[in-house]
Amino acid sequence: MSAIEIREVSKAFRGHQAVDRVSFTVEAGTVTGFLGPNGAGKTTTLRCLLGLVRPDGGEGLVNGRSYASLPNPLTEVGAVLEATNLHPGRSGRNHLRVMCDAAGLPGSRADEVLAEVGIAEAGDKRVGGYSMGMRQRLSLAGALLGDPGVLILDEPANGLDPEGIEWLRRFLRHQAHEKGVAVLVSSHVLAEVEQTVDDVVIIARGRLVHQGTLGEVTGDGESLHDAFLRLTSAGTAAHPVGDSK
Ligand SMILES: Nc1ncnc2c1ncn2[C@@H]1O[C@H](COP(=O)(O)OP(=O)(O)OP(=O)(O)O)[C@@H](O)[C@H]1O
Repeated sequence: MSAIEIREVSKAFRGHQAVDRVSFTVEAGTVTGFLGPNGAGKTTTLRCLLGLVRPDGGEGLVNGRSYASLPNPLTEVGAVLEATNLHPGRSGRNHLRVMCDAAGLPGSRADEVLAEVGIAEAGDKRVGGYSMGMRQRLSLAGALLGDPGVLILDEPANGLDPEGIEWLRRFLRHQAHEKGVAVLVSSHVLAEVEQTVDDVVIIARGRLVHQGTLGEVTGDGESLHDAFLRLTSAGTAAHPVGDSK
């Protein structure tokens, strides 16, 4: 069983087919880059997987179950979809403790995950004073609270400086390769993705255009950037709903 399985997921918004029968899998112990041009349907796919949007067809499964049917979701899947709604007046530690309380996790997890994402010293500081990169790390810390075996991250490199990006790369690879976590990460920073991921899933205009190992995409010495442009450039028109071509 795959850690994540997207099965024929479709979603239209007001006649626009945002996601069109997309299927792919993510295995434990790998980092999978989820790539596509702006508006390709990445976030919508992830939202369908996490039960935040109801797909018109198909389903997304985590450890073989729909997100809604997971008995204790935080311990199975950690997700950061966008800069989380962080209360500016609360400290980073309190933000995480509130999450611990809601999920029935010990409050001590807050300090553990703050250390894990490298902002332990900022735990007492109000989130309103956090930089963008620190907010990203705090959101990531929230996803780690339940020590999940699946991590789903939408553009986690946003707002990180070069040092932060380097840290994120090592962090994601450690999660997958040392802890056996299945990591699905969307990104536009292809040069960085190329140094981070084991597998890639590429979608364009709501449709899957490639799933495979990084080596398969960049096999002939092509950069991921060039392969991405080649794979995503065929046609530019959006597909109306019901178009089955
Ligand atoms: N709630 C919504 N209502 C209407 N249209 C939506 C909604 N969410 C997404 N869309 C549309 O669905 C399409 C796919 O959007 P989505 O955010 O999934 O793409 P994306 O690949 O994540 O893009 P980006 O890389 O720019 O974040 C876009 O055309 C977007 O405008």
